Amino acid sequence: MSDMAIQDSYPPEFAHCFGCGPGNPHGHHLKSYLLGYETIARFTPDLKYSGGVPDHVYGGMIASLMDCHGTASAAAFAYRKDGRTMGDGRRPIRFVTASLRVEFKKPTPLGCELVVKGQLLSLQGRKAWVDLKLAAGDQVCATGEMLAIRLPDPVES
Ligand SMILES: CCCCCCCCCCCC(=O)SCCNC(=O)CCNC(=O)[C@H](O)C(C)(C)COP(=O)(O)OP(=O)(O)OC[C@H]1O[C@@H](n2cnc3c(N)ncnc32)[C@H](O)[C@@H]1OP(=O)(O)O
Repeated sequence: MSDMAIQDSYPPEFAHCFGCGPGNPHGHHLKSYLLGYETIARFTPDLKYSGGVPDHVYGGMIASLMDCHGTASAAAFAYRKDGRTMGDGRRPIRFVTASLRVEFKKPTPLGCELVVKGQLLSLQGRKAWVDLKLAAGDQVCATGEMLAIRLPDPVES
């Protein structure tokens, strides 16, 4: 596993994301890592992120974790495809979420560590499809599929 979180390679101007930006003092600071051919992030939601049932995680939090982990995963997979290293000093590869489908399979318990994993389904041009799974222990509680779009490099003036 790379020691560097994917989000730690984001330059300061792209580090404001509430879910994962290292530069947002109020955010969740989700950190995703490339581990072989998949990505992984670990996160324990604060007890205030309760869903309708006190012991269950709010669905928006689950989608938020997938949102940030999915775009970070897309970037990591694109770096690998391009033969680049994250934080290599060149223009960063940036993806944003175009669509995210989440399926809530089981209630997600609050108060324990959640593990989010991502796998690349397809990378075609600017489009990356990422498969996502969120688990508590051995139980997969939610699955997701993201279409992430690579932002074009800014045009030099
Ligand atoms: C390292 C630093 C990181 C730093 C970055 C860190 C970011 C952390 C992000 C965390 C996650 C977020 O919250 S992201 C925030 C939430 N997401 C957003 O705000 C995105 C809002 N949407 C947009 O800005 C735009 O729609 C884009 C960028 C997604 C696409 O616009 P565009 O650049 O003009 O490109 P466009 O031609 O429309 O689309 C390109 C291709 O994708 C397809 N496409 C576009 N949207 C969709 C869609 N919803 N469903 C299906 N297909 C779609 C098009 O048909 C086209 O296919 P083809 O014709 O080529 O075949």
